Amino acid sequence: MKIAVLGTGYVGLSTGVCLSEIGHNVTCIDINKEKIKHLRQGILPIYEPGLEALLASNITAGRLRFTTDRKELKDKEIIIIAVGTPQREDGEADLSYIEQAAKDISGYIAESSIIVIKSTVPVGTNEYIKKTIEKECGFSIQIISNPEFLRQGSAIHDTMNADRIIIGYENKAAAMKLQEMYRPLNLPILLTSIRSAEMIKYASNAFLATKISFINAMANICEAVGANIEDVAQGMGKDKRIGEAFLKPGIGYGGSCFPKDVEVLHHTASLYGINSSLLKETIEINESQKDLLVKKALIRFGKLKGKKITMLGLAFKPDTDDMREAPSINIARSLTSLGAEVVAYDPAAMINAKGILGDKILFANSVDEAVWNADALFIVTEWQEFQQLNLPTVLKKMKHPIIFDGRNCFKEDRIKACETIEYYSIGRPDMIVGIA
Ligand SMILES: NC(=O)c1ccc[n+]([C@@H]2O[C@H](COP(=O)([O-])OP(=O)(O)OC[C@H]3O[C@@H](n4cnc5c(N)ncnc54)[C@H](O)[C@@H]3O)[C@@H](O)[C@H]2O)c1
Ligand SMILES: O=c1ccn([C@@H]2O[C@H](COP(=O)(O)OP(=O)(O)O[C@H]3O[C@H](CO)[C@@H](O)[C@H](O)[C@H]3O)[C@@H](O)[C@H]2O)c(=O)[nH]1
Repeated sequence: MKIAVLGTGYVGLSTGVCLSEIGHNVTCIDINKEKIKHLRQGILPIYEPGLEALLASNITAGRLRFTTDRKELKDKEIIIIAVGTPQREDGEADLSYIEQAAKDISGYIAESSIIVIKSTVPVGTNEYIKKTIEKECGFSIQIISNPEFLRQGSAIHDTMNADRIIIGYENKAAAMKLQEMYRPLNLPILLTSIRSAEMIKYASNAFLATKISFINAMANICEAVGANIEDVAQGMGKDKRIGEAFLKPGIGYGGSCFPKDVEVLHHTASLYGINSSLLKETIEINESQKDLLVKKALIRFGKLKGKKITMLGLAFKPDTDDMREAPSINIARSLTSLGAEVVAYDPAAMINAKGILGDKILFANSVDEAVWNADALFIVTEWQEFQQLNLPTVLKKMKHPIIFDGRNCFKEDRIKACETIEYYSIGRPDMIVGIA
């Protein structure tokens, strides 16, 4: 099939590459000339494991092309819109990019083209975008809501092995065409109304975010009563009705999706006069989790002025370079406002982090360089590299062997194996080894 994908961000690019991998003829279009220039050369604008190899092989096979030229839309059977829908200051979704994309394509689409909205958009937006395009192009079009559920860091795997594909439609023939596009993936497909499809995306993200805030709330109780949240989460997760996924306690969820989507859903509910205090609580718990490590350090040190604090991890999660809504930003800002000197290291997010925190903190080129002479080490993102650290070696390089672990990277036996360590984590008893 001849497919165009508008937007070559985390979603558009992963989608375009995967659709070409399953045999479709895909043209990816973006307004960012620099991005398109690099993509044509096989250079990725983002860090996403596995994407570069697939990008190269599909460009070589002639199934994947990149352009800024909208004239390329003319012969496309399916046009997928995957541009950003960030959050506005007032809590609403910023639809300006998708509105612009709708206007951009209007002059080039054929009556037979099916417009597929993959961007996450508030309920009713597909209908609004359909009207916007129809007003511009002067004929009626078919629109499909096809929300995306991939996670950054595992985008290829998630696209190729999605738990489900949601197709929100009003025209059966258009829905069947999209089913045909996805057929090679052999995945479960759920057909719904357009509004239900839009709502499925927000409800899914809100549920997962609430699950995280729930386990974080339990972690805080565990700390108070002397229980261990890791055991509690494992015990809960074994119940199939609860499930083991998304029960990892920590310093809060970040990224470009959960924070914005829960806020937008909360806002939508309030527009309709619906009580959504559950979502408000999810957001508030998440905000307070981001302060936990600094609070623990303040209890331990009294004050942080003049202390050298190392932060390992900056990205909002491992295996991505994305800093959007990363808890590391709040932590770094709190530490520096309290007078601490912060040195950070991240395997992939340093360039993006420098753009946000460059004037506040220092950046090291390796773990060794970052931890040297530190008064304390904060673990902020659970990169594999950090989970596999040789703790005794790291601790020897520090001024004081003190770790505040925001992602519970180390099990009890690894802490006990250290000669001297003070180890503070989330929802687990503090551990002090070898210090009188
Ligand atoms: N990032 C994720 O993991 C993820 C997962 C599921 C859903 N989503 C949703 O998917 C959408 C895209 O997210 P993202 O993270 O990929 O965004 P992104 O910011 O990484 O990329 C958006 C891209 O769209 C391009 N763009 C903007 N206007 C355009 C236009 N008129 N024509 C062509 N290109 C245009 C931008 O230049 C940019 O390259 C959002 O609605 C998001 O909520 C994101
Ligand atoms: O048990 C957990 C799981 C995740 N997180 C945090 O939650 C955030 C989001 O993680 P994850 O869901 O793995 O990454 P995203 O790439 O943001 O993916 C989410 O957001 C996407 C955009 O909507 C959806 O497509 C995905 O289905 C949804 O998982 C990160 O900060 C994680 O550290 C936890 O704290 N505990």
